[in-house]
Amino acid sequence: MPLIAPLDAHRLAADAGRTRPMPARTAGLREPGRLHLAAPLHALADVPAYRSAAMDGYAVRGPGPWQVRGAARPGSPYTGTALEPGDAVRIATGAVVPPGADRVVPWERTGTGPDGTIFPAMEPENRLHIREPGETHRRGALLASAGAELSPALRSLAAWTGHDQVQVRVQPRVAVIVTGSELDTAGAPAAGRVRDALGPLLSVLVPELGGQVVSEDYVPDDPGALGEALRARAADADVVVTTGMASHGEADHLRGVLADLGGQVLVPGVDIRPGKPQLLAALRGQPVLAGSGRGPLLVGLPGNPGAAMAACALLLAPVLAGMVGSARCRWVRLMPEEDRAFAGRAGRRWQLVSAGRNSSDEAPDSPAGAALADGLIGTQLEYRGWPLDGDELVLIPPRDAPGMPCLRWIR
Ligand SMILES: Nc1nc2c(c(=O)[nH]1)N[C@H]1C(S)=C(S)[C@@H](COP(=O)(O)OP(=O)(O)OC[C@H]3O[C@@H](n4cnc5c(N)ncnc54)[C@H](O)[C@@H]3O)O[C@H]1N2
Ligand code: MOO
Repeated sequence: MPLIAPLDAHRLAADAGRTRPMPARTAGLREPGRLHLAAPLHALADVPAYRSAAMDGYAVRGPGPWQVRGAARPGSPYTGTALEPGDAVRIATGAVVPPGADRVVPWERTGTGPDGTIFPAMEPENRLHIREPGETHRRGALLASAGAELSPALRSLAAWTGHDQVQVRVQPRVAVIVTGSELDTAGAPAAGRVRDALGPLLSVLVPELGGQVVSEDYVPDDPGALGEALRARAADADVVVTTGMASHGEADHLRGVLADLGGQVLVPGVDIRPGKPQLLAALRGQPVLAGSGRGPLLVGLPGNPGAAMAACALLLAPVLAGMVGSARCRWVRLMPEEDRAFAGRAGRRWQLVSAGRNSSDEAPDSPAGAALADGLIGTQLEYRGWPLDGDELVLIPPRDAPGMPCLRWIR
């Protein structure tokens, strides 16, 4: 089995996803889930939409003193005639600035005479404390590019600038097939049995990566059962994720079944520990939703949960990101201090390790953890050799790849 370098595998997976773009649909701003823009998003309206006060105080004309002519509050503007020199209107932050006013004076910079006259109590400021229309966001301005995640902040910005709905990509439909005759799906495993760790992982990770789980099947270690499940689910999914049977043992039927179905292997295995037997293939068949005329993709996760997590990061995540047009899923350099700490763990092959954030004050019990504990990235890091919690995944290059930095996964 030829092994592909981890970053090449990631690139091949992202390319496979990008060539199967999901169609667009309309989404409301409150719709939960990890959604991605199908088109660039522009401001529909100026923010603010009108000349508005930036401070509580008085809208005035001229240098003062001023006579108060009325009041203006957000939603109830001053209705009198335009201010003349010496006029003031009591105004609240966000209210429409009355016509004729040349600035807003914060109340704490004014004094009030016995007859109610307002006068400046300090030197005038340079600032007018007036927000001009479109000063914060100009109508038509680009807010986010296609592929951007519809994050909480972007939803807020979209609403602020006048949107009720936006165009997003349909979330790729993901069919999960968990294989293994030894698996139990509840309780502590009996002798000779193994508790399924991957159904729960995928049910939460897939939506977090921008996909939607449309089915979850449990099949025994039997090529017929696997073939049947694959054929059935491939007809109704954009991505099929299998777990287990990915290696080359007697009970590992995935590759054989794939060949029988005419699947085209894109990534046969990855040079990484854990996760070597992970696999990416293109299935034949009718595209379901992906709007490219291509069939669904198959991501084969190894059965070992640590190896499965590695394959989620290196294959599944970039596939889903590519399908929704997101450029976010990638590997980025660590801080130099962090890089040194992790590089100290380099071995003969690429490794993926987990650096979960540890909220307790307990001292970490590994050298790398100790090196990182000293507030280097703000929180104490806990280092484990096996990437199971996956809060932070760090890719460590082999010792004989000088100059290649350690990389952190951004999902
Ligand atoms: N002769 C070789 N044997 C193995 C190789 C190899 O190169 N040559 N590679 C090893 C590596 S690396 C891995 S990783 C595993 C991957 O194996 P499979 O994907 O074929 O997975 P299984 O054999 O089905 O299971 C492996 C292991 O994981 C347990 N498992 C399976 N599914 C689950 C699940 N859903 N939840 C929890 N645990 C699961 C299963 O019981 C086995 O213990 O192959 C090595 N072998
Ligand atoms: O490397 Mo496996 O991928 O031994 O868990």
